[in-house]
Amino acid sequence: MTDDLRAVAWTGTALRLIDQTVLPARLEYLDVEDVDGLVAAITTLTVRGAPALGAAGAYGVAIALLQGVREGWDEATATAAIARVREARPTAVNLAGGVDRVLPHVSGGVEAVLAEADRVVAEDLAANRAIGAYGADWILARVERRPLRVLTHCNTGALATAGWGTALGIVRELHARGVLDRVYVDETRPLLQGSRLTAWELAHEGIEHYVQADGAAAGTILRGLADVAVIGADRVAANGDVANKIGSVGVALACADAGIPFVVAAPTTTLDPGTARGDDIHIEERAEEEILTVAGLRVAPAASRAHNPAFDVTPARLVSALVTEAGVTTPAGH
Ligand SMILES: CSC[C@H]1O[C@H](OP(=O)(O)O)[C@H](O)[C@@H]1O
Repeated sequence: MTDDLRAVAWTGTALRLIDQTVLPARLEYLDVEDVDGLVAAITTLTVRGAPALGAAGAYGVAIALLQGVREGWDEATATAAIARVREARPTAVNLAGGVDRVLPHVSGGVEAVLAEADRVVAEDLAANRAIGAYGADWILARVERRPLRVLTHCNTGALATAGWGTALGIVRELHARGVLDRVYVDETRPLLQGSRLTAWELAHEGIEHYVQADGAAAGTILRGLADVAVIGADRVAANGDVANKIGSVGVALACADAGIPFVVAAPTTTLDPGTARGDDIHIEERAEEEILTVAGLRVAPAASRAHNPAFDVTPARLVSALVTEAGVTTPAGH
């Protein structure tokens, strides 16, 4: 069922998004035809995940061109609208990358932009399959235990990409090879991409999984209940530092202490040679209410404030393997 899941798809006139804010309760789609709607969908995580944001950014240029024709925009207005899409979320390099990838095709008209955006999607889908194979090969060559118990954080599956998934693509590949025992799924507060989205994908495929509190991850690892941790990325700096969902660096530290591999899976479109180090990565700070409320109900005292970074940075020295469609590198020297 999730094998042909498409978080982002062009309908011919609109960008059709799976509304990830209402999963797992409902599978609903949102058709976006204007820039305001796309920016809102990105900032509310209706569409989310670095590669899926890359696709949304690429198609977002087409949306801006079509809206500009409908509304008689001049070039400056269209340029400003495209910039709003590009800057809707700062950390995942793929969003800006998707916009920048198709901009050179604007002179060819909206059909040329759409054709390039389609290539962005096709390339990401192929990349995810390659990541799954390379990642599974690397893990199976280094972790003896069978079947494997994998820990993952946030959602890196078909919902976060053009399909199949990055870290969850490796999980799918291990499952397909018959060597996966279970997956420990960090719920990933505050927006619960793990318990809502990763669990939904795994449940649909009958992959045994256990949702856990983010705070349980270190104990699960240090108690020897997991053999490997596999996570995604939103931006990989030139020195190998990895920006990913908040909580990732804690998983990496526990893996280092426990001596199990910490594997990062990402397409090369998430590598950012223009950013030297992790400290240079803009970490998105989100609304305090996401922390201070649960299901819309305030849980903290009225006087309390919240600190809500959406990402953290794992230093390269803690990354056992970085798996892309080009192969595997071992920043930590494993
Ligand atoms: C396959 S990239 C997924 C990556 O994106 C997520 O962030 P968000 O849900 O805020 O878009 C998270 O960092 C995942 O690892």
